[in-house]
Amino acid sequence: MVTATTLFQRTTGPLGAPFLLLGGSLGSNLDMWKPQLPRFGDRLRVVRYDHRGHGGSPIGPGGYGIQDLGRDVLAMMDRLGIERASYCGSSLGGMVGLWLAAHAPERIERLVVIATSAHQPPAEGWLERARQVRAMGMEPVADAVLGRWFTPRFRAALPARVAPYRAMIAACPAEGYAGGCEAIAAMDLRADLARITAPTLVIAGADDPATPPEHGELIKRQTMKSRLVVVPNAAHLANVEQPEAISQLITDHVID
Ligand SMILES: O=C(O)CC1=CCC(=O)O1
Repeated sequence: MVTATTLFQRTTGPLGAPFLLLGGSLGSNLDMWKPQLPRFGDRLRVVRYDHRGHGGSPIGPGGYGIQDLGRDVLAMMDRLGIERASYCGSSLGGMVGLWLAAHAPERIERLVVIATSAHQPPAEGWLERARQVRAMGMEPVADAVLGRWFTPRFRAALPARVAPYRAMIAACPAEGYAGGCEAIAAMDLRADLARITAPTLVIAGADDPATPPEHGELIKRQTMKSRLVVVPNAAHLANVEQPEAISQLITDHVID
């Protein structure tokens, strides 16, 4: 088994409020959740973390899968003394959330998955992307990734809002990005979905070219207590493009 990595995290919000863990997209860091923080106000104790090899988290040994990213989160919860929490993950973070809810149901109160998938073939596409960033770094792929994160309309209308996200992608350690690609290539969580008992909110961006709404529909169909919301005018990073709508959906789902 791959040894758990000590994840970099930031915890904000009042002591005693319900815990919400936030896991981000491939190539992001915990700042991708900044648009949510003022909107969560003092109602949630928010733990934003970086996946291994992303942002401030060390990469550790290679050859890890979604299950290892999930075990990193369980180790972080143990370290922070969190017995049980709600989890919200976008994209790669959503895959980790599905694994956690299926394999550690006693730790996950409620689940929100945004712009994610239980299975994302073809594996060769991800492995090729991993080879590309290992060979050339992140800069050459940054514009293509940005083109999946945001709609053309949003990029054209609000370049100053988009620029920090391009810088975020370019700053992602190439080895961490490649490790994430390999974890997605090997992932097939479809058989796990029926094990998920946590109330689950599935959110898809209507214009997401990376994980289109059909991926969310499959998750919704195969999980017991789930609901799907397709958010209009949003691509892959729907929480950034539609911060009001997404923050409201998350708080309504995780707070009674
Ligand atoms: O393809 C992308 O860049 C978007 C993406 C798919 C899964 C993920 O985590 O990011």
